[in-house]
Amino acid sequence: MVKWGLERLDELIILIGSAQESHTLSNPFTAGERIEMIRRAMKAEGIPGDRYYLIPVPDILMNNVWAYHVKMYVPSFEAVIARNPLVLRLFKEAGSEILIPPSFHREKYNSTLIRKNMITGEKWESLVPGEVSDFIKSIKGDERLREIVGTDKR
Ligand SMILES: Nc1ncnc2c1ncn2[C@@H]1O[C@H](COP(=O)(O)OP(=O)(O)OP(=O)(O)O)[C@@H](O)[C@H]1O
Ligand SMILES: NC(=O)c1ccc[n+]([C@@H]2O[C@H](COP(=O)(O)O)[C@@H](O)[C@H]2O)c1
Repeated sequence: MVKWGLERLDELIILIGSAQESHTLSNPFTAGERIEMIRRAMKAEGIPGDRYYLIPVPDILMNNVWAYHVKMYVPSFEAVIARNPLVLRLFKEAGSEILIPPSFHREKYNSTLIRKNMITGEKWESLVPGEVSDFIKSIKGDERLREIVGTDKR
C-alpha cells in the first residue's frame, strides 16, 4: 500500500489508529511498538524516511467528527488513502479527496488472521516482513498475545 501511495503522492502521512490501545486482542501492540515495526519494514524496503510521517491518533467516541479529529493531528494533506469503508465514508463526508488502493492478497495479509495464527501456534512469520517478525519475537509479542487470550500454558 505504501509503494502504491508513493507512486501517486510525494509524501505519505501514515496514521497509527487506535493509538491509545495496547495489550488487547485486536490491538496487542503499543503505538510506539507499531511505529518501530513500520520503520523497520520501510527501511528494509528502501523507503526513505523523508517520504513518510508516522502519526499516532487515538480513537474518539464520536464517528461524526473523527475526520476533523484526525486533521488536528496531521499536516495538511491532498488525499486520503484507505480501504476501510467507515474511514472512507467519514473522510468523504468531511470533504476530503479519496484514493482507494487495490487489495494486495488481503486473504493472507490480514491482521486478524496473523493474530489468530499467533494465538493458535500456526505459522505467522511469513505473513509479515522479516524485520517485523524479528522485532515481534524480540519483544515476545506473540507470547503477549497468547497471554491476553489466556492460552499460554505457563
Ligand atoms: N493486503 C492489503 N491490501 C490492501 N490493503 C490492505 C492490505 N492489508 C491491509 N490493508 C489496509 O491497511 C489497513 C490496515 O490493515 P490491517 O489488516 O493491518 O489491520 P485492520 O484493518 O485494523 O484489521 P484487523 O481488524 O484485522 O486488525 C486497512 O485499512 C486495510 O484496508
Ligand atoms: N471514532 C473513531 O475513533 C474512529 C472512526 C473511524 C476509524 N477509526 C480508527 O481508524 C482505524 C482504521 O483502521 P484500518 O484502516 O486499519 O481499518 C482504526 O484504528 C479505527 O479505530 C476511529
